[in-house]
Amino acid sequence: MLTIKVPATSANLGPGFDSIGLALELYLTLKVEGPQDHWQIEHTLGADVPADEHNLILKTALALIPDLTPQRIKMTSDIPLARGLGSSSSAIIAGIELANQLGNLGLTDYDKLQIAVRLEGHPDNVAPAIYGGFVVATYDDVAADAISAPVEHVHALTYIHNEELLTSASRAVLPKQIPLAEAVKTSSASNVLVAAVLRGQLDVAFRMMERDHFHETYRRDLVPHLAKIRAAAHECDVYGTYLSGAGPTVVTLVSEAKATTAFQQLIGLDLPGKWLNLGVARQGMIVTN
Ligand SMILES: Nc1ncnc2c1ncn2[C@@H]1O[C@H](COP(=O)(O)OP(=O)(O)OP(=O)(O)O)[C@@H](O)[C@H]1O
Ligand SMILES: N[C@@H](CCO)C(=O)O
Repeated sequence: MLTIKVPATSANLGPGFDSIGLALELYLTLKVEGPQDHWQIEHTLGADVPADEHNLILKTALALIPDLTPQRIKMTSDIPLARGLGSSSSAIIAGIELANQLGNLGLTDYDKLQIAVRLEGHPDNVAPAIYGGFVVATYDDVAADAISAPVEHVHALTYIHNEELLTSASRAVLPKQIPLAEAVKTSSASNVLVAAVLRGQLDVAFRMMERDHFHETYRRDLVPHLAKIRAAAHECDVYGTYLSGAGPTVVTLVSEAKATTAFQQLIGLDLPGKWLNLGVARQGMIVTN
């Protein structure tokens, strides 16, 4: 049975806005049970997510190959919707792979990235969902490019807020322009973040995560818990805290060795959401037949 497994993704890492993303060990899984006379996708994501060809996964696949034979599919997903953990990206990637497998398209990861980024608009969720690990990507509205690097022995202490925050609403509060000085501070911090990850200097890398001026400042009223978690995390022995994608999820990165202690300290915060202690997914999408 064709099985497609796609990791959750946490985008931005602060100054890496719309460019950097991390694949996490939280998954959407599709099991293709076989052909039938109509499309059907069984899931437990609620009535707002269609169970027929209007489902984003199937819409994505049918946009690539309109005459695919309808299938009975079972989807399970631990990736919460509208929480900044790449749920829609995981669905898009799963849909591209469904068409790739059923239609024998022979798509490369680069091909899948080009298709996905046009649907998502920015590469920092779809790229790590494809490649896994720590991914740095760019998209100039023509082509996308991405480089993946392993990030070992790092955990993501993930606070999933109890209320949704749509990416569209979170992007609506961002300015069209920012002062050059702010842009240089942020882009240079992102440069050091990437270079430090590649050199294994994770303390330097993730200190840069808290130097964003592209988006977190403007979003702070939408995610008041970000400042609270960041302040508490500064009292723990962690790398740093950032707004996961467009939020409302907040991620604190910590070394594997210190993850349990830091997690126990952070879950004591008086917040209404839930906490997960997640590993970084070394691999992106996994397909088994
Ligand atoms: N696992 C899924 N299966 C099918 N459709 C999905 C899934 N996740 C998201 N979608 C579709 O995508 C739409 C947008 O989802 P969501 O709000 O999660 O995306 P987002 O805000 O862009 O990103 P994020 O999930 O990272 O916050 C949903 O309304 C739903 O129709
Ligand atoms: N970089 C995007 C991520 C969306 O998941 C944003 O912050 O709006």
